[in-house]
Amino acid sequence: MKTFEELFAELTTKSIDRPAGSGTVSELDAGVHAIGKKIVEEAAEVWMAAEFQSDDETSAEISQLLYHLQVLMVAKGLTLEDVYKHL
Ligand SMILES: N=c1c2ncn([C@@H]3O[C@H](COP(=O)(O)OP(=O)(O)OP(=O)(O)O)[C@@H](O)[C@H]3O)c2ncn1[C@@H]1O[C@H](COP(=O)(O)O)[C@@H](O)[C@H]1O
Repeated sequence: MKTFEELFAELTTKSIDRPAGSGTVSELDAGVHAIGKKIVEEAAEVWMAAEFQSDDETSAEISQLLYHLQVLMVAKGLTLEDVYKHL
């Protein structure tokens, strides 16, 4: 298990080190347009899971949405502070 902050640190490191086989590196290389499409797709899956699936399945979909949001943040060079200041 990892926290939101720990995942963001991991993805930031991957964007710099670019390890082979990293899905994050592939997604970053695909660009903001492709990442945005993943976010929309995952958001829809969160919505559907919340209405029709279990709490655990909904939680899993939410985790995937958070992951893709973080990839977009890394792609845009945004920090956690950039987002947190708006919360
Ligand atoms: N938390 C996640 C995570 N959540 C979602 N995903 C990606 O999102 C996909 C899920 O999307 P879908 O539900 O649409 O499933 P899918 O359609 O089969 O996936 P695709 O065909 O779109 O790849 C997964 O296949 C992963 O590619 C994630 N990929 C990575 N992480 C974590 O990110 C870190 C870095 O991962 P790597 O860069 O792969 O090393 C690790 O800690 C991972 O656990």
